[in-house]
Amino acid sequence: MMRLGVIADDFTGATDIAGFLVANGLRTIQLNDVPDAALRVDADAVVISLKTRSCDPAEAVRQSLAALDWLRARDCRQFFFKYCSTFDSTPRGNIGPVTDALLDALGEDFTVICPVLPVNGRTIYCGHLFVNGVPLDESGMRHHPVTPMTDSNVMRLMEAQARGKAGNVPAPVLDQGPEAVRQALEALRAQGKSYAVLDALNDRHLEVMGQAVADMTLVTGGSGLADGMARAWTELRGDAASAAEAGKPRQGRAIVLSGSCSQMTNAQVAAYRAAAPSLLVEVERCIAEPGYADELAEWVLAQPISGPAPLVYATTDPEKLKEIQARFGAAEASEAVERVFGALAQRLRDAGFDQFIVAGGETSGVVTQSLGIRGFHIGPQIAPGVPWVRAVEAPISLALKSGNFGAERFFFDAQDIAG
Ligand SMILES: Nc1ncnc2c1ncn2[C@@H]1O[C@H](COP(=O)(O)OP(=O)(O)OP(=O)(O)O)[C@@H](O)[C@H]1O
Ligand SMILES: O=C(O)[C@@H](O)C(=O)CO
Repeated sequence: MMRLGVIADDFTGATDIAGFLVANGLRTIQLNDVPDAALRVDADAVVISLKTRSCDPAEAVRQSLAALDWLRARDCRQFFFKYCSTFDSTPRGNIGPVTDALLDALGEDFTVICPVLPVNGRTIYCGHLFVNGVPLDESGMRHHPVTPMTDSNVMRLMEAQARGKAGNVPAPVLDQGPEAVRQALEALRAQGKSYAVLDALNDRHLEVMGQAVADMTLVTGGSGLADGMARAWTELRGDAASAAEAGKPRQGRAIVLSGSCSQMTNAQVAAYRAAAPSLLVEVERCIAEPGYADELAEWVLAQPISGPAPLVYATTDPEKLKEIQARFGAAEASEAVERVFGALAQRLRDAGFDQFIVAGGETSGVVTQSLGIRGFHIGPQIAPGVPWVRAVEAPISLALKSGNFGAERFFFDAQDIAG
């Protein structure tokens, strides 16, 4: 029996949660997209990464249910729907519709909603989501290119896109321990609520909620919740270093590809550009010139092999992003940029690059898919929520960074760990 089956709505979200499971000593495999029915896996946890964060809600539901079927066929004890710790979604979804569909498929009527990761500054207080102490709707997320977040009340966000009603389990209840949380969950359910938004301010709260939801068939949230759950499974905990061994990067040739426009990625790109060769991706050329990726690849190949890896970035600040989106359309611009990053990654792989450091969840998804990578071993963490991973079927290592994760020197840190 597998302890946990995770359905993640994007690639970096998937590696984030997988990294925390491995750090707790759980043997974890990450699979990209729903695998073949025949695939056999031997692990304590399997994370299936989808690209369903911003697609059509019906498509997100279809893929999530297919992932659930695959996991159910492996006799999973518990299921986790992983979405972003900044609740990236719109009033159409996809967190609400997918949660409702998973509940229906499992014959359940209640779950928790917990997009938290205190170590990265994502906390919930009175049901309001904060990013480093700033309400979500006042954080950089209000400028997100695809899913701008303009409210911080998680109950309201959930109710706008889901079928049922949401209630809150406040921090003082978490302070009282797992039994008090279990009782609060029961009380919300008795009131006819379908979703309990759990407050979480610190690691102790994660441990408490991890114990409180130990018997819940479906849970949903960020990797802080998974960290708390995994800490409670003392019977499974192995040695974290040996759990990470299979995913350690080998020495090779690295490239940094940055398609995230988050505040943190902007800072990381600025810090890295000061010391490394860098080239800006021009959106107009992504849209208009089919051969543009070849030109970018030529530039990369012309950079010195020694020293910091070259950086190719579309990362831009909120003001310029707005101008670009007004000029070309948000969807068209982002799709064109993603397409170019995908094509560039393929060209570089063919030219011998084997370490891809990628910023941005959607961008990571496109790069991974275009490299034809179907599964990863999870390696050591570069920053909380960002492990190195190694493809199961090819000698390629990747560091897939969520937009807002990592410290300012993240791109250097990744290369330092890779040696
Ligand atoms: N200069 C740009 N103009 C328009 N769109 C851009 C530009 N740069 C990047 N994009 C698009 O913005 C989107 C950024 O999403 P992505 O998920 O990669 O980063 P993120 O949202 O910061 O990361 P995460 O999802 O991990 O929080 C991508 O679709 C990318 O192609
Ligand atoms: O939870 C997070 O913040 C990240 O794992 C993520 O999902 C970003 O894509």
